[in-house]
Amino acid sequence: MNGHNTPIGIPAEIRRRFAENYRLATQDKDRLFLMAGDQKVEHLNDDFVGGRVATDDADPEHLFHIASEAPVGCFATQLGLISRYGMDYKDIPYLIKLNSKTHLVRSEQRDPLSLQWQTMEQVADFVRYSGLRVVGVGYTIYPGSEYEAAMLTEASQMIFAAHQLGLLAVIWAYPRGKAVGTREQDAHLIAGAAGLGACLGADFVKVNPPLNAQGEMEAKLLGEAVAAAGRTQVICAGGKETSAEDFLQRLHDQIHTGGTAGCATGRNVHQRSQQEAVRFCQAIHAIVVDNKGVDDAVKMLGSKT
Ligand SMILES: O=P(O)(O)OC[C@H]1O[C@](O)(COP(=O)(O)O)[C@@H](O)[C@@H]1O
Repeated sequence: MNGHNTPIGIPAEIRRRFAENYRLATQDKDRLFLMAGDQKVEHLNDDFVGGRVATDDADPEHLFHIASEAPVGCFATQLGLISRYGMDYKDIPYLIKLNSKTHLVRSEQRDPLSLQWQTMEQVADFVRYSGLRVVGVGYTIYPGSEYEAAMLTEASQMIFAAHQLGLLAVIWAYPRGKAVGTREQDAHLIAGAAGLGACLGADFVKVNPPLNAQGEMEAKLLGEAVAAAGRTQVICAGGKETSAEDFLQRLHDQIHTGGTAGCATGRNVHQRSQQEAVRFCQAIHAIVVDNKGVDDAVKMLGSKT
């Protein structure tokens, strides 16, 4: 952990708590493996049943079961879900996702607006009374939405308050809305969103991986976003399920070619059965935290996954 990871302006005794939460979340390697479990709101039940989705995923407890057995740096989901399962999964490092919206209203119909659910005072009370290992909070902004001002204001207030509580702040930065149109995965726009995350004071900013002119993911296109984010570290969303090998290769390239500092993966983890999901997380951990190569990570998958 370098000296630039703890923001200035935090009381001394809180700096120690922040540093501890940062070390816990980044597993002492300055790399964040975030397991994203907020899709029960963002995609309702579309991500949890049907197709090749493991039947385990129908029950929200599957998310907690995975996070309790897998080497994730933190598990991000809504406070309400944590309040219903946390008593049985006390060892998971949690990141409370403070705003969410469903995908029922398409961004072609209305620009996205996702507002904060709990206040930071309520988060502070929850941390105090639950005794759970809450390491941070998260918030999604949609730069380009006609409602961006409301989300940017909420996000900046959340981040300031989080740091004053010794909590990490992760921003999901997804350019979206009529002003963005089909440019959601444009590398330059994603770099702008990453830089916006830095201006908000986020510790990590999560972006969708940029696509090249042929619509393919190209890790080196992440370079502009990583530079634009400066001391705020960039991580990529996992996207729809792909083969384990393809996912791990893409992740390795994002880190070693693109310069990202980890990953934030949801469907590619929780749509697998418990055993496969834990093994897959061990392979992700090998790449993100242990800096292993793709071949070593793939070997950890054992039989087909
Ligand atoms: O708004 P979108 O693009 O549908 O995706 C939002 C979802 O994608 C994520 O950012 C990452 O999840 P995946 O790894 O499953 O893509 C989730 O945290 C979030 O719920």
